[in-house]
Amino acid sequence: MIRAGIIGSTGYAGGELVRILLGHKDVEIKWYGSRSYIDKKYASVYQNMFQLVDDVCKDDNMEQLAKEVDVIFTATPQGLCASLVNDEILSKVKVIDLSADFRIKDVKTYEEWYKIEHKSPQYIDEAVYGLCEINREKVKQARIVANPGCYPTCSTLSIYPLLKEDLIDGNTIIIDAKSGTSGAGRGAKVDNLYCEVNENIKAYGVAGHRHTPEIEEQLSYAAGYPITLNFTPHLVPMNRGILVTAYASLKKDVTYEEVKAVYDKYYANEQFVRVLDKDVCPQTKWVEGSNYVDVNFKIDPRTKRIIMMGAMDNLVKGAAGQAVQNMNLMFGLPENEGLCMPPMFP
Ligand SMILES: NC(=O)C1=CN([C@@H]2O[C@H](COP(=O)(O)OP(=O)(O)OC[C@H]3O[C@@H](n4cnc5c(N)ncnc54)[C@H](OP(=O)(O)O)[C@@H]3O)[C@@H](O)[C@H]2O)C=CC1
Ligand SMILES: CC(=O)N[C@@H](CCC(=O)OP(=O)(O)O)C(=O)O
Repeated sequence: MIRAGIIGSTGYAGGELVRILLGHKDVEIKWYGSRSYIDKKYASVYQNMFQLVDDVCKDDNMEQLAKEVDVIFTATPQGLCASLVNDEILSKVKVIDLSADFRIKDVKTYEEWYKIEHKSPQYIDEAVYGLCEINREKVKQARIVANPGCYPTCSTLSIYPLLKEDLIDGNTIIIDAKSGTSGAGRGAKVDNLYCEVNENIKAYGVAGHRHTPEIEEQLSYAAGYPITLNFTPHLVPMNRGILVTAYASLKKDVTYEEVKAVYDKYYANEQFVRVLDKDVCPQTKWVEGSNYVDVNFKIDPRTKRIIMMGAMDNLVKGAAGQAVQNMNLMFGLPENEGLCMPPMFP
């Protein structure tokens, strides 16, 4: 059995990790980390775990945790993982960080966008960006995985094949994205109150959201040249789900069949990326509670632009599910272990 510890198990991403790992036949959760609920029963924080989890919450003592487990997940605010890891810990355990601390390779860019000092830049180069479909072989060898952000996962997977095949101009990309409120975490914030979110939709972080440099970096690797793009997220009144609608100029005339063949080249063998049938637009409801990303596209012959679409559950493929997919790869398990739950509907 793989012994797992979760720092930040009481947040939304950590809670989803608990739910998924409880159904994973090769994993035993040994450490339910928290800051506010130390010594309180985990099931009193999340009553959906009543009679399923008997453990009490523990602190974020990563050094102690590293002696007791094989893998540590950090589902904590930006900066915490970087402030806790050290050589001794990394010599004993594998670390999967759900925050952004090790996602961006240029530390100055990280500090500029996150407005915090990076406490362990010496591990940034070593950390593998855990977008499994793209970096699978590197993830298998990794000691530390930077689990991708939710918007970057959906955006990158929706656009990636077209940049790899040089069909679009990367510097014309515009990404419009929408997220359910669980993306903002469980912490109390006025912006996330029922009356602020219900019956409402709003853009936020316009021309300045911290996921912009992460998406640009990943898409630049795919294109082979530096990409600058527009990314606008919106908060929508639903619990889970991310919908991406991205636009870019085509570099040449292409048919539906040619573009479909490009998506199939990259995703036909990927269990968790589903390229939908012609004219079917991805919907968040069709992926909810699952590790799937649904993608599709439409060519607009009038504007010579292509519209790329993606939908996924921000807490599963956008966070906890992808973290478990990474763990499976790091420990030589089948990549889909614990992740085969079909989406819930309605
Ligand atoms: N929500 C989402 O859809 C996604 C989230 N992520 C990332 O996952 C991480 C967690 O996000 P999310 O679950 O939404 O956030 P939440 O606010 O819901 O949870 C934060 C968690 O971190 C814990 N925590 C906060 N400060 C400390 C500290 N100083 N020491 C130890 N634990 C601490 C909290 O503990 P307690 O409550 O007990 O105080 C809680 O368990 C973030 O980095 C986020 O960016 C990534 C992708 C998607
Ligand atoms: C709706 C909402 O507020 N979403 C969060 C992003 C989700 C997240 O947790 O960020 P990471 O993926 O970088 O970890 C936000 O926009 O800040």
